[in-house]
Amino acid sequence: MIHLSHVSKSYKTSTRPALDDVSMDIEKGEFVFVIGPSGSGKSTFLRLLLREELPSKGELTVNKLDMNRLRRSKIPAHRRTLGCVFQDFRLLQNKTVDQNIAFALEVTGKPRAHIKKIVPEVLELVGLEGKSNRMPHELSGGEQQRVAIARAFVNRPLLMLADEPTGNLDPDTSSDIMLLLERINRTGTTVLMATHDNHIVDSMRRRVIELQLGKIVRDESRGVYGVGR
Ligand SMILES: Nc1ncnc2c1ncn2[C@@H]1O[C@H](COP(=O)(O)OP(=O)(O)OP(=O)(O)O)[C@@H](O)[C@H]1O
Repeated sequence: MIHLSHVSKSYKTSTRPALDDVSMDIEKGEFVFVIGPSGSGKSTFLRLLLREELPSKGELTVNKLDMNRLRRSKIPAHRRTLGCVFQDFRLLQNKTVDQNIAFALEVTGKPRAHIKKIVPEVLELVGLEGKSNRMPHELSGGEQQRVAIARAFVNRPLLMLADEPTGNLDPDTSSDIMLLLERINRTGTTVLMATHDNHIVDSMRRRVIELQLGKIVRDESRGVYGVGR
């Protein structure tokens, strides 16, 4: 699903590489936490997968596509195979819950009848049936994140990228969001989540990849947040 071989990424204005000789494989259906202190390279890693940045060195394959060879015209199709969720939800503020989700289907050219059928189904999946006509500002943070997850999932992505999805949520709401991501993972979607949330990582015991100064310092199949911390 994801293959990195000796990948480095250096930004022009930075003295040290943001990612430094990183190699790993992530298989279809895995649930992986990417952890590490601020500046360790987590966001850079996600940006490479989205093809927002190119590696400076090394091989990177995402869903069988070689990111170094991917033509510019093929980037949108590649991104449509990925679902993204962020700390700050990033909903369209002038659209209802329904419209936010429908929009993700419209931009991929899905027929109206399909959209009408799928939107309520995905709202039910995330536990928001009955809130379809609300505006984002009329929802709690946890509910907004559910909408964001529904929107990311509605096109059935092969890979779900979550960048600090619980960063703005209280512990109980965070646990609910994790249950939802687990449920999505059980449908076969690979989930890759960058996080600083030690409680979540410790309670889920999934694969943990730890970065420090752009290098992998730990890759454990049923890891915790901090060894001896
Ligand atoms: N666009 C950029 N231009 C120059 N340097 C950058 C850029 N983006 C990131 N960096 C640098 O690359 C390194 C890794 O940053 P990155 O954002 O990937 O870390 P991170 O682990 O996601 O941090 P955080 O947890 O704070 O989001 C840092 O030293 C950062 O300053």
